Amino acid sequence: MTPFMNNLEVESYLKHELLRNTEACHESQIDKLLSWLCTAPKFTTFRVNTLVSTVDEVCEILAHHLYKQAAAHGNYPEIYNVTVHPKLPDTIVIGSMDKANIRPQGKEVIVDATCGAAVLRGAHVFAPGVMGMPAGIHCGDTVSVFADIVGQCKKGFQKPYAQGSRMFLGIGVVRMERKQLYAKDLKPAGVAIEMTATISGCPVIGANCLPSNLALLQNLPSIVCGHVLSPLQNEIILDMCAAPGNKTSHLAMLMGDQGIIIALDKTKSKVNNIVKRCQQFSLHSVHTFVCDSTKTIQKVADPCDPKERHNLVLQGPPFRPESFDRILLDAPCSALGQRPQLANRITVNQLRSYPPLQRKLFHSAVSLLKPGGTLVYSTCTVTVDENEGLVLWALEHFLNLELVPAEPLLGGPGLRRSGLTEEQRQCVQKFCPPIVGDDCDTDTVGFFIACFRKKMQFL
Ligand SMILES: C[S@@+](CC[C@H](N)C(=O)[O-])C[C@H]1O[C@@H](n2cnc3c(N)ncnc32)[C@H](O)[C@@H]1O
Repeated sequence: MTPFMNNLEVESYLKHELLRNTEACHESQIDKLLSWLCTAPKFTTFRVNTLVSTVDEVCEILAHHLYKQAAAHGNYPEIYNVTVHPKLPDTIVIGSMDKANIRPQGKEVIVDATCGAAVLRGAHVFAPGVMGMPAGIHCGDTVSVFADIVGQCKKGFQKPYAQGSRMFLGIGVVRMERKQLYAKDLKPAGVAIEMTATISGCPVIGANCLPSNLALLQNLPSIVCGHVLSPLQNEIILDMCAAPGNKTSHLAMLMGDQGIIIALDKTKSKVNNIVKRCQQFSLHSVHTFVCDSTKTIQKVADPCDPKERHNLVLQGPPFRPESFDRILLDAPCSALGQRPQLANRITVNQLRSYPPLQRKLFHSAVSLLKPGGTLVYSTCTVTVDENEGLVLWALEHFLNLELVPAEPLLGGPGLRRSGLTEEQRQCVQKFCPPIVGDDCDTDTVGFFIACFRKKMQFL
């Protein structure tokens, strides 16, 4: 099985792209990549709000919660390994259990592929994701949950779904019945099936596992990204594509909530999510604006007193060139690194649309960065054009930029023969096969991080 089982055009695009760029990359490695993308990472990571708690305290709360939950589900004594990451002092890692032997029980419920992927990462089933549920299921019943991996299941479907079209995910207890899910004019929300065990063995993380201001469920490479940017107290930071604000909130915590973070996103409803994320953690240093970040530069800018920089950026976009000490460009991307990919419907045209947008955003970033400043570019995808290709292009076009090691380096190097020199490959970090392993740094989502410094003086 591959995530592109219904999308051979994209699969062959990816194969062609990786093979063209890396003669050393054999087809078998690409198959390995595709099957890696189909499975869920074996580790769950939380980033702790270090402004209000310590990682040890949160570790203890999580471990206690998971122990109690396992006992309530009759899985006693089941103990998850909850530890602090050895190199990321604000990160908690929870290993999975071996649950490969779980078998279907009770009637079958079908959820859509997006919901199915979330379930394999440890989520409960939320009402909008439930596609098919047979009649006669009642609250409290134990059911088997399957994902629709062909995208053909109609909302409200009642019959058993064809074998080859579904994938078994795990077992759960029904909390919403058909009448609550499918009644006319109803937009149901909330948990429809409380998962008790999934084949991925990830801990099931419900809303009640922690007080919401203590920590955030976040993929490990996304946490690394904040540490690579490494913002300092009282600096002026720009987060160009910030919604829903997960990395923004990390940056604010790293700065002790002292300084200015300008968080932009082009969609208003998404900017509202950044605001909610900052309220969740009571952050005051973040200032949000709805804005197309390709159009953020003030055309005619009079010279200004550097002391005025604070007041000027707070007025919002457009900004004067060289306004920011550090910039995060967590770019919109094809998101192929999001594991597990159960059914991917991206088209080749969509894949091709990302690099031009990423370059436009990068142009703005370079202009807005002050000399000596740091720019971190990241994506949650695995294509060469959006990652190593972007770095190559940037180094060719911006002679005032230098590539610096994206430390702390937890991922592997950039792809061989992608055009990057050996030294440049070692500066970036890529979370993706062929570097795979059984630890939390390698068995994670696909991701890419590059770090640039703007030269102080460019002659
Ligand atoms: C990868 S997501 C960002 C995730 C975010 N950094 C986080 O960690 O929570 C990319 C975001 O870029 C936004 N976006 C896309 N094009 C944009 C543009 N031209 N200007 C600003 N934001 C844009 C999307 O709305 C999306 O929210």
